Amino acid sequence: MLRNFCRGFATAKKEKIAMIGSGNFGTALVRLLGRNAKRHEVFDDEVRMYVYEEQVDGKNLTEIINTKHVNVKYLPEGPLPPNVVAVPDLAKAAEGATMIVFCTPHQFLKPMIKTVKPVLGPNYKALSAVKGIDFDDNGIVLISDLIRKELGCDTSILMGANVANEMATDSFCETTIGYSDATNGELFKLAFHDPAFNVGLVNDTVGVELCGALKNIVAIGAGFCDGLKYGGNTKAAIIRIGLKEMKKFCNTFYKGIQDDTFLESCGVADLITTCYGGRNRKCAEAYAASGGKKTFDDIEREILKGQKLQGTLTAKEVNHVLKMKGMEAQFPFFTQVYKISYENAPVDSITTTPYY
Ligand SMILES: NC(=O)c1ccc[n+]([C@@H]2O[C@H](COP(=O)([O-])OP(=O)(O)OC[C@H]3O[C@@H](n4cnc5c(N)ncnc54)[C@H](O)[C@@H]3O)[C@@H](O)[C@H]2O)c1
Ligand SMILES: O=P(O)(O)OC[C@H](O)CO
Repeated sequence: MLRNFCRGFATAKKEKIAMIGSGNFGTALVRLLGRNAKRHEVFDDEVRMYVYEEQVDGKNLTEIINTKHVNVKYLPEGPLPPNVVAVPDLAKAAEGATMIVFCTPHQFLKPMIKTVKPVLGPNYKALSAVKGIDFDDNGIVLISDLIRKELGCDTSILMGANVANEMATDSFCETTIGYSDATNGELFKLAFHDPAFNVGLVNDTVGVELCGALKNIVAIGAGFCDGLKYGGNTKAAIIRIGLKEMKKFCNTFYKGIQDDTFLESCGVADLITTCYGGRNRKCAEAYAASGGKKTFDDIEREILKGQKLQGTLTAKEVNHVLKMKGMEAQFPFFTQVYKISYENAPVDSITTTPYY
């Protein structure tokens, strides 16, 4: 299938890929994009990566990336192919791109979409690897809807059990691309698929995206359990309760999400890896272990060193929507994670709250 697909594209104009984001995961993904841009005729060799410029040891991070071919700040273990070019100017990074990939912490995304719009190439399509949600006066707004609305293009979603630090050493993992347009889904699969990164395709963009966003709230709950030194049975219970609420949230607010999506890498597999090896878990563990003495902001700064925590913010955004709809009581787990994170509720209420 992929071979025929490449043949079909061989005579067409080459697809030009840009990565908007250069944090921990953005860098892990651009390694694959760089490799595949070289591997497949259909892609232009050069992959530009937008870097939010900063100084590292007195030098611009872009300069270090472009000379040493490694993002020393956000993914030091993962060398980058030299055809990945770091660009500090967002419009220049996106100029002429026909495949635009967004992978930034979700709180920074909105203004970036506006900036790239006027410079994109012909027939562009987007993919979002951003985990989070937004909201307006009517309720939830998907991150991909922000992109679709602003860019007016088809937008695929990539979410999966993909802890970036593990990807940096090419340990095998899987991911899920949710697509609406099958041709674009295949094209993005070709751009990311690698022996160490098996891409599954699912015709369910909303299910894939919400799984990726909501699992970060569950990871915070799992981290609280670890900080309180609870055992595996307790964490498994929290993961199960969290998964049920993820599914209920999806089916309450959206129609047509497939049950099978929860069994893909973006569903149960991402939930497992994030609740054992992720940053959200780690920060929530530290919060619980500090006995409420440290704030999440302090912990994010101390532990993540510039990387960004998404789960607490997502818990707040989900809570905003639930409050607006008068539905907090129907989602007691999400509500409790929010109350512990933002309203000083005792951390052990993560297990004493009646969830049934
Ligand atoms: N890290 C992972 O293992 C992982 C895995 C899967 C998905 N994700 C998701 O990928 C998305 C991106 O996460 P990440 O890990 O690549 O990033 P990260 O958490 O490492 O974030 C840091 C990035 O944000 C940039 N930044 C800081 N302040 C900024 C500002 N004011 N404006 C714009 N950019 C700014 C930094 O320069 C850096 O590139 C998130 O939604 C995350 O949930 C992460
Ligand atoms: O490190 P986290 O908690 O942001 O989670 C990492 C990824 O989302 C796992 O796929």
